Amino acid sequence: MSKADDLFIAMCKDIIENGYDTKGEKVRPKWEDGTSAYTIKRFGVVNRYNLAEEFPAITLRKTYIKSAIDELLWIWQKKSNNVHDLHSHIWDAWADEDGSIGKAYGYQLGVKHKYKEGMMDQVDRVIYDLKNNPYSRRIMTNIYVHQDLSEMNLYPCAYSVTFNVTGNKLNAILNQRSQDVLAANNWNVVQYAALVYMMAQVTGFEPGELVHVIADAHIYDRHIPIVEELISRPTYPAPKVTLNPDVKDFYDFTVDDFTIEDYQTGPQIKNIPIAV
Ligand SMILES: Nc1nc(=O)c2c([nH]1)NC[C@@H]1CN(c3ccc(C(=O)N[C@@H](CCC(=O)O)C(=O)O)cc3)CN21
Ligand SMILES: O=c1ccn([C@H]2C[C@H](O)[C@@H](COP(=O)(O)O)O2)c(=O)[nH]1
Repeated sequence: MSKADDLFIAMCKDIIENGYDTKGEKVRPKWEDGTSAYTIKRFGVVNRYNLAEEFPAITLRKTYIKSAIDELLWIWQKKSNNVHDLHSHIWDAWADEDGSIGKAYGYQLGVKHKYKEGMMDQVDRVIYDLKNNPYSRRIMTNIYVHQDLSEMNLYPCAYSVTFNVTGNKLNAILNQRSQDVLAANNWNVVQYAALVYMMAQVTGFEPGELVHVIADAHIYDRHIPIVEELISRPTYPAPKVTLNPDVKDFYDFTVDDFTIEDYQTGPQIKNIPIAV
């Protein structure tokens, strides 16, 4: 069975059994019908995925790995903040009439900053350091930019990645301030696992560990019965996910360079309600 399933099931059980119920509190998100979207939450969840061992996709239900990678490339490679550059519709509810989500995610990764070596954006800085200073402890991105928050339609949730090399392995910590566990936990895990795979390949390392640090890990009230059923299902071995070895430049990757094999899963849960 997939280790990612074990971690997902343990996290959900911990939230449901030991979490805090926000019912009645002043909460921001709403359901489509206008009612408040309450959660059961757990503060400070840390999950470690060994990418050398398996690609961390859950098998309880299918994670749309290619759509998740498409969104990751939208942010990290296209550095776009416009939903028209995305192939899924998951961000439509937060876009304005022109399709922009404001100065969030891809916008921030595209901003150039002044370094001793010249002007670079945060993604190019990571690639530069992994190639030139791989043992540096200063290789990180951060898109939680306070001066621009007023121009973001949703504040970044997965906001910082720290890359760290151990021997020939590239590791990463994903810092996330808020996580909708049913809709996006495995979605985000698969995205940043794919990012480590890509960064490792173009900078000459092997994928190591992904550590996912979540401040507020929550299950929305309308998701609780769905999660209870989901985590009672059988699990299967993790899928095999491989990258086209010919790609040597981060900016040349497309979703077609990822091959997913043997991804056996439980049935899909259709129309998961998303709190906006
Ligand atoms: N409440 C909430 N949860 C989120 O996960 C979330 C937000 N808001 N706001 C911004 C983005 C958008 N994200 C989303 C939104 C929808 C899905 C979703 O509907 N996922 C479906 C499959 C989508 C597809 O067809 O590709 C799923 O079954 O998981 C996933 C992530 C993640 N983020
Ligand atoms: O990549 C993402 C983006 C968003 N989310 C979730 C986490 C929360 O449920 C909402 C954002 O609401 P806030 O009130 O701004 O925390 O979106 C996610 O899990 N992953």
